[in-house]
Amino acid sequence: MGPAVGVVAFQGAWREHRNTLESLGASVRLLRRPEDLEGVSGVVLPGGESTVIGRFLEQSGLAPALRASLEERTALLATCAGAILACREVEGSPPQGRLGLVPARAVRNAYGGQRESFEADLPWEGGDSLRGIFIRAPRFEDLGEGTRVLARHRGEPVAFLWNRCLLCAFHPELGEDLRVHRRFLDLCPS
Ligand SMILES: NC(=O)CC[C@H](N)C(=O)O
Repeated sequence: MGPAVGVVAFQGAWREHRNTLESLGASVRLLRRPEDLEGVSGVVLPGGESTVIGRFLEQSGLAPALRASLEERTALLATCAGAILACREVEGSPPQGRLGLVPARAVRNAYGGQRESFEADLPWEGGDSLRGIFIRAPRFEDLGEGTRVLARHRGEPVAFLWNRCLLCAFHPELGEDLRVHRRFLDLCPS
């Protein structure tokens, strides 16, 4: 049996994350209230619309609970809108409804709107490429101390690690490659 992981399930691509994690043997719990966090060793904050997910995080009380559990021990996989919510700073956005933990700045929609969505081959951790799917993706800037870049697109970081947090500008849950989710499961404390 793999680790128990929670997927924040308010809006966005949470079903795809759940399916991918279950295919890797994780036992998945959907997170909508603070008490749902009990016993999970990793959390996925999916892509979608960061302002909407952020509002739900605040209203449900999950934001402070999640922040506390991430500071303590839980691993995080945050993709696209989820990664925006995880960053300490977001260009042009007020701080409400964000976890604001990871030392980096996210610039929303930095690669263009929905119609500028694209796919790119990204060498993953210096090895074989994986296919990244970018949909209104953020750009990460000013990565702080303790961060480690896992993938770049045209020289810019599009996936990076900080402590047990893995942030990704693209959507690994929409592709076939399981390496990002595997990497996240490896970060989950047993
Ligand atoms: N695919 C996505 O998650 C897009 C994120 C969206 N641009 C936002 O700012 O919330």
